[in-house]
Order: sequence, then structure tokens, then C-alpha cells
Amino acid sequence: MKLLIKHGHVLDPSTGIDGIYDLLIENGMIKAVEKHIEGEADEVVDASDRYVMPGFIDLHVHLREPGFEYKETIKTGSMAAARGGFTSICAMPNTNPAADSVESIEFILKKAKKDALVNILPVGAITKGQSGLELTDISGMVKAGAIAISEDGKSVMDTSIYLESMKIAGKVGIPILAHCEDKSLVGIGVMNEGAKSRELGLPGISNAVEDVIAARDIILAKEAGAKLHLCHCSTKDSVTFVKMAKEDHLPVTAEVCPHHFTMSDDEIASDHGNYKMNPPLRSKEDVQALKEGLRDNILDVIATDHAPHGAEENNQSMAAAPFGIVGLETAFSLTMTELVKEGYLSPMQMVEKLSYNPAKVIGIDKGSLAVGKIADVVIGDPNARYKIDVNEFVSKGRNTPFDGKEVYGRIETTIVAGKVVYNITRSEEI
Ligand SMILES: NC(=O)N[C@@H](CC(=O)O)C(=O)O
Ligand SMILES: [Zn+2]
Ligand SMILES: [Zn+2]
Repeated sequence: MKLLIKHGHVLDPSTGIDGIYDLLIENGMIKAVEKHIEGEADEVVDASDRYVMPGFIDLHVHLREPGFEYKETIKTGSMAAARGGFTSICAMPNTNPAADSVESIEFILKKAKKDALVNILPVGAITKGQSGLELTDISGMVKAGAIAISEDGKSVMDTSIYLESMKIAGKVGIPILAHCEDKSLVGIGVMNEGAKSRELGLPGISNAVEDVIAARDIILAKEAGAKLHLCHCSTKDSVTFVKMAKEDHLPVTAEVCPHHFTMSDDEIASDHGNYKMNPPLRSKEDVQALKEGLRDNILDVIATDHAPHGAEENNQSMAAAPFGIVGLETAFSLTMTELVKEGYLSPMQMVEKLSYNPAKVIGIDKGSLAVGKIADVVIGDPNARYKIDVNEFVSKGRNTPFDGKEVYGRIETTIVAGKVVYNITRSEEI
């Protein structure tokens, strides 16, 4: 099976290729990347005026299975990933039951093999039932296929238990994906604390809720000798802490979610669940710091924190709705619109943050279009201009504040191991 992608703008951080090339896929692998590839192929894709990139890798996705299949399943989440250009996604453990055992990791991988269009990489919980009390079998879960540990949805508040888990992660060689939120400080907050929360009369979440734990986790990782990856950074000071950690040559990396660099709290149009996520939409000053942190490569990764919820539970006031918004199907366009078109990121930097760097964080041999690599490839039109329409989503979730937003950038074809799993003109078939 030969698939030839012609005349695309190939962007590959691993080889430094940034120009118009042909790319040949044969038997699921990258066979050649050259200026002109002649010869027969089973399928030829004209990628003129399109970006050809290594498949995106999302370090932060909530697939909701098992336990909350009405919100999303491994199957529907993987379809949303394919539509968004993601060929590998990390499944966060806050399901029901939580992914906190060898059996639960095996369940995800088995289900993924049967149902998923893209690679599913399970993340194991740090404590049993995410109750914060007793450590899980971290090395057992890693042997079963977990690529990282995380308590996402909350922080492990007991510092000594957390330090212990970090020491094990350090030994086993996997990163900790850290959700930073001080439980004792957050109280009943539902949105960023500031003028807007006062205007809406809603309880606020201060920056300190994130900052104290981000600082703590860097200190603990240093002591434990562990690789630490900060999830969904939303504050100016967490960017400063990551910068300090990097200056100290610590193995600390960090991600930002598209919603956090796209919208600030003053743009919240109404008291609705679509604007509620954890961490919350922050101030303009924080948003600016996140964009500059990405530009300056202090922040390494763009991850979605795709957090689907049912319509009934989401379409309520912020006090009543659950935290979280969907992100897989809007990540590329928001990144193009807010960062690339605005001059914060070069196209190559965008690919680093959506593919190359996330592969590095979890230590997988992906995020590259080098000859001989497995052909996980995405083709996108950087100039397509349209309005985001939630009715086109293949995710079960519709909870996003970006419905109707005018954006640039659309994914057209997503290829996993040489197989087309999404194509814009054939999307009905999937
Ligand atoms: N981000 C969110 O607002 N919600 C996430 C949990 C999390 O990422 O902390 C969820 O599972 O719904
Ligand atoms: Zn989280
Ligand atoms: Zn999350």
C-alpha cells in the first residue's frame, strides 16, 4: 500500500524540513521525503497550500470510559481526535472506576484496540480511587502500558504521599502530569477571581490556587529526581516558575490549553457552563504571559484538556455545571488563529508544541516524519477561514465557548500508521 502526498508544506521539527516536499508512505511507514517523488502510488493526495505535519499528540484528554459513556467513549473521543488532527492521545485517569490498577490500564488498551481510530495512551492514577490516601501500583501500571501518572481532576494534597509517587516515577522513568490546584484554597470558586466574578456575583478562584501547587510540585520533583509536566498552566506566575525550573536545568515541562491563550475572563458573555473549566479563564495579563511563554519556548506543549460533558449538565449556570470544555476539534484552528497568525509562533514551533515536544515528554518514538518512522501524519489547510460549528463535532460533547467563532485553519486528512482515519471530504464514512 503506497500513499503519496504531493507538493505539501512539510513541517518536521525532527529533521528541520520546512518547505515544499513530496512525502511517500509505504506499508504504514514514512518511505521518503523528497522534493519530487515520481512513480506509482495506490493513492495520491494533492497537498498544495497545505501543511503536512507529524500527527498531533495530545497529552491531556478525558475519554470518560468507563463510567461516563454518555459524555464520551474511547470510540467517539478517538473520532474527535482524528477530526482534530491528533494521532495519539493520552487518556486521563478520572473515569469511574479510576484508571488506578493494572486491570484498568489493560481494559483501556483492549477497548482502544477494538474501537479507537487513533493511538490511545493510558495515564495511571497516583492514588487508589484518586482518594489521595494510598498509592497505586505505579510500576505495575507502567508495565501494563501506562505512559505517565497523574491525579488529574485534583492534586494529591498529601505532600509526602506525592513525593513517594514521584520517587517511583523517577525510578520507572515516566513523567508525572500535574494538575495544580490547592484544595483548601479553591473553596467553592467557579471562575477566575476578579472584576468579572464580582460583576456576575460568582465565587472566584485566585491565581494562588494554582501557583502554590505548581511551585510545590517543582520543589518535590527536584527532590525526587522525577520528570514533571505541569498540566493546563493558566497563570503568569506558573510560567515564571517553569522558567526558573528550566534555568535550574530541572526536567520540568509545561502545557497550555487553547482556551487559556484564546479567551480571558472579561470575555465571558454570560453565566453559562460553556465558560466553566478548571483552571478557569484568567485575566488578560495571564493570557499575555501564556502567549509569550509559548513564544519563548518556556511552555513546551499545547494540550487540549478535552473534557466533554452532557448537554443537560453543561447547559446550566456556572455554579451548577461541571468544570471542563471540549477541545480536540478546535485546537488546531485556535492555535493557528491566536498564535501563528498573530506572530507568536512560527508554523514549525506550532508543530513542536502539538507533536514533537509532547512525544518527547512521554518518551515515545513519534512526532517525526523522518524516513523509517511509523506514518502518523496530518494534513491541514492553514488559511481555511470559517466559523466553528458545534453541530459538526463528532465528539459527544458540545460544551465550548467557541461555537460561532471565526477562525483560520482546518484539518483535512489524518493518517495513523499509513491508514487514513479522517478525511474532510469523506467524513460521513467514518
Ligand atoms: N479541566 C476540567 O475542567 N475538567 C476535567 C478535569 C481536569 O482536567 O482537571 C474533567 O475531567 O472534566
Ligand atoms: Zn486538571
Ligand atoms: Zn484534565
